[in-house]
Amino acid sequence: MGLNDKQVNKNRNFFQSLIHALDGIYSLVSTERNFRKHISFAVIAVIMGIWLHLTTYEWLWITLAIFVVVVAEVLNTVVESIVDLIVGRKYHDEAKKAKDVAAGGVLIAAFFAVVIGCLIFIPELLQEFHVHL
Ligand SMILES: Nc1ncnc2c1ncn2[C@@H]1O[C@H](COP(=O)(O)OP(=O)(O)OP(=O)(O)O)[C@@H](O)[C@H]1O
Repeated sequence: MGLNDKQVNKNRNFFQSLIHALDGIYSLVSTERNFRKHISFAVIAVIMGIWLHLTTYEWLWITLAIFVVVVAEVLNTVVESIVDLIVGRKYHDEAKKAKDVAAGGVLIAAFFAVVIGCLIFIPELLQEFHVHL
């Protein structure tokens, strides 16, 4: 098992499924620069959340924002791989559409995360630094 195995038949058990799912996450982290950037922002948000003692309700929104971006990145990577598998290095209008729409999905998810981050962190930071508007 592992990234270099040549298995094409169904996974035999849960352990094998888990190993391949972890291979997928490893591949995502090691090959997708934008995914690593988003994870860095997520780590910064979590550190700030701990520092600012967010409430459970605020953590729910931050967690949702992080997972929405992660899921969008996963789908974007899947679309890119499938398109490359089908059309290879050849230009195709539908390939462009599929990749651009998938990238647009990531942008929308990232925008959602920025809105959530601003709504939660700006009031908390103002309070932390005793700024009254
Ligand atoms: N086969 C193709 N036919 C037409 N356009 C393509 C094709 N492959 C890529 N493109 C165009 O090039 C862009 C970049 O494609 P690429 O596969 O390099 O994505 P990427 O740089 O990994 O994207 P991301 O920044 O979302 O990770 C796509 O958004 C699309 O507009």
